[in-house]
Order: sequence, then C-alpha cells, then structure tokens
Amino acid sequence: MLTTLSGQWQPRHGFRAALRNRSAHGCSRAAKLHVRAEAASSSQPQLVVVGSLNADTVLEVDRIPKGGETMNAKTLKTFPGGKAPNQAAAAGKVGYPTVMLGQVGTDVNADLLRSSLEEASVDVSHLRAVEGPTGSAIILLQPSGENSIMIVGGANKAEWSFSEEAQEVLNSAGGLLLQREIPEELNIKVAKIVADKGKPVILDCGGGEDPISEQLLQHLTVLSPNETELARLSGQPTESEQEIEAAVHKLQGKGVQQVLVKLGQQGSVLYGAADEPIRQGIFKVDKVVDTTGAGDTFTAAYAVALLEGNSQQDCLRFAAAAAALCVQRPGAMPSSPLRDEVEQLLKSES
Ligand SMILES: Nc1ncnc2c1ncn2[C@@H]1O[C@H](COP(=O)(O)OP(=O)(O)OP(=O)(O)O)[C@@H](O)[C@H]1O
Repeated sequence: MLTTLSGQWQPRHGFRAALRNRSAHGCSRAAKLHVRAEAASSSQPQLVVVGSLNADTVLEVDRIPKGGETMNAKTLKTFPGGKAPNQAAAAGKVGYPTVMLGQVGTDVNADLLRSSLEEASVDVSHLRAVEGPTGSAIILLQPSGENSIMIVGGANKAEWSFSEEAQEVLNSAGGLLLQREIPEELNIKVAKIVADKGKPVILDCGGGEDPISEQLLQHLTVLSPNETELARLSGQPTESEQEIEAAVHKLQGKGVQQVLVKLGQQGSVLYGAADEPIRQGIFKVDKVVDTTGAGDTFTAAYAVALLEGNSQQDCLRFAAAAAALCVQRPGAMPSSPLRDEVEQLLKSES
C-alpha cells in the first residue's frame, strides 16, 4: 500500500497483541462524551501546526527503468503530503481553527498544497513562499507494491524564517502540533515560544529517526510515538506493557510530561496525565481500507479535543473515533473525517 512520504513502513510488533484484552474498548464505554460542539468558533485560540509540506508524485510503472532506458508509466498522480499538512487538515476538518506554518516553493505543487489545506479549512495565509520547488517526492510504484523514491527537499530545506505575522501567530497560539520532519532546532524554537506561554505543545514522533534532544523534550506537554518509535527513542524494547511503561519512564526522566503511545489496533495509552495510565481501545470497523494517516488523524484529533478543554479520556476517545473513520477510507489527507461524522460515531457507540 502506498503511504505518503511521512508514513511509516517499519514492521509493527509486540505489545499490541498483549494489550488486546486489557484496553478499555471505545465502543463499550457507557458515559457520554462531552466533546464540545461549538468548535468552529473563531474565538478559540488557533491550533498552530509547524512542519514540512510535500507533494508526492506517484508513477505506476511495470519496473524500474535501467540506466539510459526510456519507459512509459501507467499513471501519474500527485498528492498533497507530509505529516504536518495531514495533521493540519485533520484538525481543520473537525472544525477547529487551525493554521499551518511552513515553507512552499513557487511551483504548481505549492498551489496544490495551499488549495488542499484551504479545502480542509486550514489557514494557509502565513505559509512562506521560497523561490524554487516545493518539497516533493517522486515515487515509482511497481506492481509488487514496492516503492522507489527520490526526494526533493525544496522549500523545506531552504533556510527557514518566520514573518512578524507568523511570530504573532505563534505568540497567540492556543496550542502547537509538531512532527519530526523539520530540523530539531526549528521545533525547539517554536515549542519554546508556545510552551513559555503555558500552552500545550504536542510532538508526533513520526517523520524522523534521530534521538530527540532533551531541550525539545522539556518544552513538550505530550510526546506521541507509536510503539516502534518509542522503542527507537528510548533505546528499549516495547514488546510488553511493562517494557512500554519502562520506555515511557525513561523519556519522562528526560523532561517530557506526558507520553501518548499509539498502538494501532490495540488503541492507545496515555502516561503521565494521571496517577494511572489512561487506556483507550479502538472503535471497531467493518472494513479497514487504508491505515495511512491514522496516526496523523489520531494526534490531530487528540490535540483539538485537548484545546477544547475535554477530559483526557474524552480526548483519547475523540481521537480514536476520528482515526477509526480514517482507516475506512483511502489516502492520507482526504481520509480524515468531518466533525459531524466523528460526533455521530461517538453518539452511536456511547
Ligand atoms: N484497524 C483499525 N481500526 C480502528 N482504529 C484503528 C485501526 N488502526 C489504527 N486505529 C486507530 O488509529 C490510532 C493510530 O494508529 P497507529 O497506532 O497505527 O498510529 P501510527 O503508527 O502513528 O500510524 P501511521 O500509520 O499513520 O503512522 C490507533 O491508536 C487507533 O485508535
């Protein structure tokens, strides 16, 4: 299955199966969820998403051409991508005022990213245009499903700067959502601005494999890895609940307050928000079509519910419902749900 550039291809392992019988299943929870419906109000302080923007151009080919060979591709399609745009779109689509900060080029892919985000109700007015190409990936997709990928860093790799207006957006943010696709020092810089104002900073661990600096960890309210990322970041195994807890404690020892571990079909667990871990199961779906973007939708929906002032359990439940809707549709950005759809699912399962 094709994922966006920022999707994870690593094999998933371990703890998910062990948790199966333990996690509180989203569908069985009796208490009503009070995710606030007045989400679209522009009086709410914005969720700011900072990260890289990519256009993924996918060519379906029979095989990879040899050196000097010319071949026909069967199809060519270009999709908006990158974890940050996926997450911004997911937040915008559930009706929360969301602004995307990042850099695009001056090519047609910049227009694609802008229009896709605008369609998802994301404010793109502070995206910085840098002469040259937008960050892109050329993906040769073979019938076996194997991808060969060339990346053009483009505007994402150009020197970053924030306009005065963009700085103001950060200063007045209600919360900040980050990923690991931009240089760490940029994440530290923007995280510090928002954390110093006492607002939540959430880091989705997808998009980068390097260790996370303690400087960044200390500015975070919530660190959100899946179990593979948690294993890599902690340098410890995450095959069992005990191992996951030990890995989480190791990261907490470096300064991060809360760790929200995403466990695929086994749901999620939030550590550090209460005395005991808070568990959330999945909303069972009839047919999983494409899990691409489930993690992005989950993290973004969690951030929205948090900024709307819901309890941690309700934030997790809202996120699980949004992600369950996402996995039933193909693609990344287009597969995240609208607010009404999430609320309907929550209502039907309460
Ligand atoms: N098959 C599924 N059915 C219902 N919900 C699912 C399913 N798979 C994942 N989810 C929901 O999506 C959330 C995030 O998924 P996952 O743990 O796979 O994130 P991730 O590894 O970051 O994802 P991604 O593949 O997008 O990088 C899970 O915690 C769960 O709530």
